[in-house]
Amino acid sequence: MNIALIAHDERKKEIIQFATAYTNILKNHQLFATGTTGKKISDATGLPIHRFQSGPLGGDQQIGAKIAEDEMDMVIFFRDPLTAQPHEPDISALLRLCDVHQIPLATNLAGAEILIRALDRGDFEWRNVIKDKKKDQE
Ligand SMILES: O=C(CO)COP(=O)(O)O
Repeated sequence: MNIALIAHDERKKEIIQFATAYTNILKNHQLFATGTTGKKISDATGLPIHRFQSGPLGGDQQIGAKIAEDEMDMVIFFRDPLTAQPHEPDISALLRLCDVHQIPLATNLAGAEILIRALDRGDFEWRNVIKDKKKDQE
């Protein structure tokens, strides 16, 4: 599965702890991230991560584009709900696209743990069914 990992600055420590704790699951998937988040996670865990631009420079929009193309299967986005972000419209757009395209989304650690365990159990295999169906229609 293609998984996007994103965290605002106040939540970066938390996403590194999350990625470290679940490295054994994450290593079986293709990982994507906004610039700084991706660098910090790969430095801490050694996981290979495709890095987009930093969030304020367009990284959220790049991940949004992947969702619009149905190329992202899960989004884990540790948002900072207490600090205004200069790129708030990009963040809202990304969350909106998850809803438009029915992409599993967690915006905090508690939700992320549920999603990652469900992923490991195979609960998201329906994503492959949808993708296969789309391929057949092309
Ligand atoms: O701002 C972000 C998400 O909105 C995250 O960007 P960075 O990972 O580059 O800090």
